[in-house]
This record gives sequence, C-alpha cells and structure tokens, in this order.
Amino acid sequence: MARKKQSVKKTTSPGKKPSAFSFLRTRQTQTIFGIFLILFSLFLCIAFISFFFNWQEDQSTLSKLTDKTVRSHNLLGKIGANLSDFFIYKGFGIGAFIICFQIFLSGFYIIIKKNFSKIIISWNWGLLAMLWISISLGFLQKKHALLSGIIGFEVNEYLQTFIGKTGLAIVLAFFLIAYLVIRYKLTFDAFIEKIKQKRIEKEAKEIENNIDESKKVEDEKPLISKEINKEKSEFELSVENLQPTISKHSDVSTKKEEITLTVEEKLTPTLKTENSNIEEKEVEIDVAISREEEHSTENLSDKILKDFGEFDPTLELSNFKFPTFNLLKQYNETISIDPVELEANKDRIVETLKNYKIGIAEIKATVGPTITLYEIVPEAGIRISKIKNLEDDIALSLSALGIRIIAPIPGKGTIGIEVPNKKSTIVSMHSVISSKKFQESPMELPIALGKTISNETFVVDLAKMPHLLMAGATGQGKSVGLNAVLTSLLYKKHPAEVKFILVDPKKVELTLFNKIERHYLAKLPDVEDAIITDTTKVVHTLNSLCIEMDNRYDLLKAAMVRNIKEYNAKFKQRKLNPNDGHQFLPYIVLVIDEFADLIMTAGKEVETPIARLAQLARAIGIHLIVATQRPSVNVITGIIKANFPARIAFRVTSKIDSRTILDAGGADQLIGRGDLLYTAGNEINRIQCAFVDTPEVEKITDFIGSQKAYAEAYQLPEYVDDESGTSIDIDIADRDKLFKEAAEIIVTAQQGSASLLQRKLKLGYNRAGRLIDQLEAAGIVGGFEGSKARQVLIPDFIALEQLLENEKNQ
Ligand SMILES: Nc1ncnc2c1ncn2[C@@H]1O[C@H](COP(=O)(O)OP(=O)(O)OP(=O)(O)O)[C@@H](O)[C@H]1O
Repeated sequence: MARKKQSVKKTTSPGKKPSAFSFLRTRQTQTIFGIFLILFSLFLCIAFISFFFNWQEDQSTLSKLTDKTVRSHNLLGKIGANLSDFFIYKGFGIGAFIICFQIFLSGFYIIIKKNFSKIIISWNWGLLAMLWISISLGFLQKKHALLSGIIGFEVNEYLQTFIGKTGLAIVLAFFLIAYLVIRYKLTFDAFIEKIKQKRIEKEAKEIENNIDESKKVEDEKPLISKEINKEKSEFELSVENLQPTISKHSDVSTKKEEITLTVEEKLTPTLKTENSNIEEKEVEIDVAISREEEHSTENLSDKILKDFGEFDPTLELSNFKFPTFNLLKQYNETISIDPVELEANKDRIVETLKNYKIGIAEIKATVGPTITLYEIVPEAGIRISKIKNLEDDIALSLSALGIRIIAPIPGKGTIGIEVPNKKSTIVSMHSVISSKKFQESPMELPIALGKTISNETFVVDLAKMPHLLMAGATGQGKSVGLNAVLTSLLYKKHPAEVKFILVDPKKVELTLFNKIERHYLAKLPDVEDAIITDTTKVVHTLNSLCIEMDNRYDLLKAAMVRNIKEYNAKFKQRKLNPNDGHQFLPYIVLVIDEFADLIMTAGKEVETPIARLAQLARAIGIHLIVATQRPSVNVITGIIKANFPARIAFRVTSKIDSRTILDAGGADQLIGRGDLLYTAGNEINRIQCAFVDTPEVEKITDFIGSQKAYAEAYQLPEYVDDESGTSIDIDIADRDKLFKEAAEIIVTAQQGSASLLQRKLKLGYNRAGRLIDQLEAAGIVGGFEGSKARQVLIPDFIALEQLLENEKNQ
C-alpha cells in the first residue's frame, strides 16, 4: 500500500488578540500625553506666578467658581486662581513650584521614552524636596504664610511644640544634608577628591602660563638679537645663532622636567607612566576624576515585571465569572445505614466463608453511597490465596449483583467484600464540586470524579494521568462521567487556561458545549462547527494537534524549560518575549466520546496520531480523554493501551472486556449507574461517579455562554492533507490504480460504501473515500446520502465493462 504522503503546512499558533487598552502603550498616545503634561505644567506655573500678585484680590472669587459675573485677576482665570490657592496657599507655598517642575519633567520623560521607574523616583524626590522647602520657609519666617503654605506653617508649629526651635533646625539641616548625600552622592571622599582635582587643575594652569611666558620670551629674543646682529660679521652670526636654539631647547626641557615631577606627585599611578616621556602638549591633559558608574541591578525582564507586574492570561476576559454552585442540583445525600441489612449481609458472608472452611477473626463494614465494604480479617493460618481462588464461588454464594472481592486489600492485609446497598444514594455533582478537597486542590487540571466507598470526594489530576481511557457498556454512565470531567474543569479553569476539542460521532452527547465555543473550545481554522462529528475532520484535527504539539515543543526548547507549567510560569514572569513567538499556552483537552466508531472507520489514520499524542503530549499540556462502549481489543489496541495508564471502567458485560480495560476483572461485577473502577496504573479504586444531568450541563453552558467571550474559538494550526479534496472532477488518467477493482466490488455488492472497499481492499479510510469519489465522478455510484450507503447506478458487471469501454473510446 502506498505510503500516505502528508504535506504539513505549519502555521503559527494563534496569538492572543491585543487588549482593549493596548492603544495606551502606542508611541502616539504617549507623545500626546507627554505634550499635554508639559503644557499643563506651564499652565500651572503661570497660574502660580500670577497668584503671588493677585491672591488678595482673588480671595473673594475663589468660592464663586461657577458664577459667571465674578471675574478673577489671575492670568489663568478662576481655575488658575483656585488651583494656585489649593497648591500654594492651602498647600506648600513656594514649594508648590516643584509640582510644576515635576509635571514638566514627567511629560518630557514620557516623550523621550524614559523608564517609568525614573519618573516615579523623580516624583518621590520632588515631593520630599517640596515638603522640606515648605517646612523650612515656615520655620524661617512666619509673617508671610504664602511662602510656606498652610501645610508648611502647621507642620512647623506642630513639630516645634515637640522638639523646639533648635531641634527643628537640626532636623531640617539633617534632612538637607541627607538629601544632598543621597541624591547627589556628596560624600566626604568625593569632597576631598574635588579639592584634589581643583589643585591639579590650578597647577596645570600655572604650568601653561609658564610655557606661554617662555614662548613669549623666545618670540621676543630674535627681535632683540636682530638689532644686535646688525653690527656683527656673517661668521659670528651663524655661530651665535646656533647657541640660542640649543639654549632654548635645553631651557624648556629643564623647565618641563620640573613640571613633570610636580604633576607626577599628584596624579594617579596610571598617569605616571604616561608622563615619564611627557611632551609639552601632554601637560594640558585634562585630568577628570571618573565617578563611580551606576550599575543596574535588574535585567530587562525584571524591569518589565516591576513596571507592569506579572502577565495575567485572564486579562482579556477579566470579568469572567465561574459558574455558581446553585446551577447544580442538590440531592438528599445522607447515607442511611439499615442495621438489618448490614446484619443480614454479615451473616451471609460469615456463613458462605464457613462453607469453604474459612474462619473469620474480625469483620468491619464501611458504608458508601452505593456499596458497603465488608473488611474481613481471616483467622490465623488461612491463606489469602485460598480466598482469592474461591472468589467466584463466594460471589455466587452471596448471589448478589455487583459483589466484588478484593483479596487482599492493597496495603491492609485484609479481605474486602463489596456488597451493593439496597438503597443507593446519588452522588451529586454539587457535593463533589463544592467539597473543600476539590475547591482547594492545587492540581493543574483537577477532576472531581465522585465519591469513594468511604464517602470521600475523589479528586484526580488530569495533567498527571496524563491521558484517560473510559470504557463501559452502553447505558452504564459513560456520558455522565464525561460530563462530570468537563464540568469539573469548567468550575476550576478560566477560559484562558484550558481549551477543549470535542469529538462526538454520536452527534448528540456533547452538543450543549457548542454554547461555550468562543470561551473554551478549540477548532481548526475555517471549520464551522467546533464539535467534531465527522471522521475526516477528526483525522485532520488529530494531525493538526500533532503540529500544535511540535510547535509547542519548539517553544519549550527555545524557552529552555521542560514542561508547560515551567513555560507558562516563565512567560508570566515576562522572561519570554512575545515577539519571538512566545505566548501563554492553555492546556488542551481532547475528548473523544465514541472511539470505537473512529477506529472502525479510519483505523490507523486515527490510531497513529492518537498514539503519537499520547506518547509525547504530556509535557506540552495536551491531554486525551477517550471513551468507548466497545472495549474490545481491536478498539483498545495494544498501542493505545500502552499509552493510557489511567483508565475508568464502568460496568461491562464480560470479564474479558474488564481485562481489556483494566488488565483485571471486576468491571463486570459493577452495578452500573455510575459505579466505576478507576486505576492510574497501580491500585484499583471503586468510585461512585458524580451525577450531572443534561439540564445541569445546559445551565452551566448557558451561564458561561452568556458572558463576554473571545472573538473566536481557539485556533489550531492548519493541516493540509494531500489525499483529501474533491475528486468529482478527477481526470481518468488520475484515477487510483485500484479503481477498476473497486468498481467491480461495488457493483457486485450493489452497495456504495467506503468501508466495504476498506475491508475488501485493505485500504485506509482516505483512499477508500477517494475511490468512492472517483466512482461517483464516473457515474458508478450516486451522491453522498449521509449515513446511508450510496446508490449503485450500474446494475451488473456487463454494464460496468461497457461504461469503462465507452470512457476509453471518448
Ligand atoms: N453517576 C450516576 N449516578 C446515578 N445515575 C447515573 C449515573 N450515571 C448514569 N446514571 C444513570 O444511567 C443512565 C445512563 O447513563 P449514560 O447516558 O451516561 O450512559 P452511557 O454509558 O453514556 O450510555 P450510552 O453509551 O448509550 O450513551 C443515566 O440516564 C442515569 O439515569
């Protein structure tokens, strides 16, 4: 069989939509805001200055802000007068000008895109300085309250009553010094260093002057000598002329050496080596004492984290409300223990075991919602293997449906006999969802499955399982179980954190979840229905999930993390750049309601991607829940079983089925109606599944569906299948090699179905489907008729031969 060729078109995973407030972060908005602040600061400044000249006249207008007849003397009108009165007179006096300055600075910083933390720091310092100025002015003079403002005046008065005038002076001086030391790094060392530098500069200047002077002298020398030389002979001249040149050089070099020495004493060691062969020019070196560089203690991601806080994936639907408990029905769940029933069961157990010569030392009963567990401690010397061998006989003797013998109970060394209660109690979804165990669970994907025999809520983590296989005969509570799983996740996980892919070949079981499509569902692009009912689409979705898995692994690799939990934590900490394709990854839960149907129609095409996903997807947050009512080995194949360690078995009809699901008997002994066995690979727990009815699910989906949703369902990567596509216009030359054989089979059987071709020709679903399309194009079978087989338009072999012959001749 030709190997399936797939061209896989990778698309980037869907990115998050920009939030409604993202325009606030654009440069245009920031520039406009910055300019606004600068102009506002100027407005305030003019109003403040004007206030100092007009404040007395404007006193009476202050309270008449809305009165049109009253005019203010302030250059910026009544608003200016009121603001100035508030900040200067009632506030900080002259110090209030710092507010103008700070607003101006903030606007400027925003325009030049300075770090937000710089603005905050500058405001902190500005406000402190303003307070200090206000109090100091209040301290220095009390006549003009306008200089210090009421705050400065009052604080000053208040402090003076406690620490006196001198005390306050010391405190103010201390704060001034502290401000200078911290803000401008004015330490004692820096002060000494400054003095030293000043001295060096001074000396360097002196040297410069000396050189200049010596230059001047030399410049003048030739003029004088020229005069004298006039009376000297040529010979004499040349000899004498040499002398000054030599003396000039020696003169300067001796001077320079002196200079070098003095400088050397003062300069730092690095300069010493440079100055050893110093030339005239080098004296001019401007010695700048380097200040200690400021080091940033935080990296970029820390800075972003500090400025914007942790990334919140739920921000887009921040008002999302989780479904309330009252949407779930409450039942009377008090377990009534009938002492007569208990006693009768005990007697029957003791009697039966006695028949097999098994003595009982002790017996204890634990009453659960649907069954009671009788724990037996056999008499000394009785081998447990004996009881285990007699399991079936004992069950038969007790002659009640649903009896299961656990010999021994793991970790206890006792023998357990589970007997159904005559009156069972419904375990409501309400009781398990509202339980503390579920509500306070720290699990990633908690599922409240139901209650154990000891009436404890049983919560498991889907993320740890990591995939779940659910099987059980029809009508035993599988669909309710699936709904319980989905409901649990809806009550615990925000739409941003988990997405479901629902496959429902039965077309009716999961339709209610359509209402939450844009909140919780994921689907292929350009697909209308989020809930998948068609086998071809299932194959596409599974392959698309494989692409999503590969994409996610690439992201994990780039982020250097091992699993989705670490990845999302890193993303929330803003350590991963969204511009590099990183995004918050929701968990994806794929639910297949009827697996048998898929395996029967698509075989390997479904099995292979499922096995691949099951093997690899746990680390990247893709989890599978596969349910089937036909737990036979050709449905739950070895490869599937090997990758689904967590399994749930509802009641099945045979021990073989039980073994297929659980690798152990017991599921055939269940009583149905949500009675289930759960195993995660080790021990088997008997659980009564929580009951959630269709109206309850409807209420929950209505509640969620009525809330604000994302613009569309979560998009899975696109998957392009080479083998798909309409074949109606297929050329005769492009026909499948097996076309003739297929036509003969169809005509012989008079049944136009792809599955017939699959079986007879041992083909995959896709190839068989394509053959059917080609047969349709050739006019051998009729059009698609839903679940019914297509009509065969050729009555017999001879007619078929004729048709094919005619085609050739055309
Ligand atoms: N946990 C439960 N508690 C009480 N009753 C239950 C529970 N689960 C199922 N039932 C009862 O069993 C009936 C059948 O359940 P459900 O529809 O889930 O079966 P199913 O296995 O999905 O059947 P099918 O495969 O035909 O869809 C329910 O209508 C309900 O009355």
